[in-house]
Amino acid sequence: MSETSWRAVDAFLSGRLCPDDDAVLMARERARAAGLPDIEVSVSQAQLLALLCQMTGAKRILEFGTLFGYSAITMARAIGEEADITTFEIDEVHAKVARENFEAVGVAGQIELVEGVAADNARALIDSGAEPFDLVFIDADKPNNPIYVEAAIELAHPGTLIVVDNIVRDGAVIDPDPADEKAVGARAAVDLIAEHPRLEATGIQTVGTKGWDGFLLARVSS
Ligand SMILES: C[S@@+](CC[C@H](N)C(=O)[O-])C[C@H]1O[C@@H](n2cnc3c(N)ncnc32)[C@H](O)[C@@H]1O
Repeated sequence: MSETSWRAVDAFLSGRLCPDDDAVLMARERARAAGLPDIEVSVSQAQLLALLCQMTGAKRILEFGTLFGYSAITMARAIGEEADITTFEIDEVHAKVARENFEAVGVAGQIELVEGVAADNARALIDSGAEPFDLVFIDADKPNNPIYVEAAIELAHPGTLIVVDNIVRDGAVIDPDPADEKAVGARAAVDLIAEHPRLEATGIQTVGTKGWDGFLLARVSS
């Protein structure tokens, strides 16, 4: 099966199952106009995040990697008024566009964007004794995935869901010594989660509009 077919099937399924949201389309257009990269989650993955929030009743969300706010907006809209989302972003242009999008879409009151180095900001949250999060979405710089997973566990309660995106990387994750540092980060996240006594997890391989990749889904058990 060719990559063209994966993309066509993904477009068909998301077109049929994930209704267009004008607010989100506007946010994406604003990001493209500002020259932001096309690296947000796919429409199907965004819908999966929305469903995970709804199925688990998650309200407090921590996100590593905001970009223009697509995944954060999608989760905020899925949860509604009670959404309490903290999202980390290092790039000041991305942060500015995301903040504008949160205002434009009407979710600024539910999302706090914390600008700066995600690892430092996560440590600050831990040190401040922040309330645990119900769902953590890890989608920032991939080499730091192990740091983010460790931080997520420290900021979790039993039942917290941790989603780590982009862990297959065109299959590079099965290379025990990958050349690409992003694949090293993906592999390290798999190893850490596999061996962690407080986590039960699975890895889902995906093909679609974003090529061949996948994500890890882990639940904090205790
Ligand atoms: C893949 S994008 C996030 C996409 C977003 N989650 C979505 O699907 O809509 C990754 C983002 O992480 C940010 N980032 C990269 N390294 C970071 C770091 N060390 N701390 C915080 N943010 C970082 C990038 O600037 C980029 O905006």
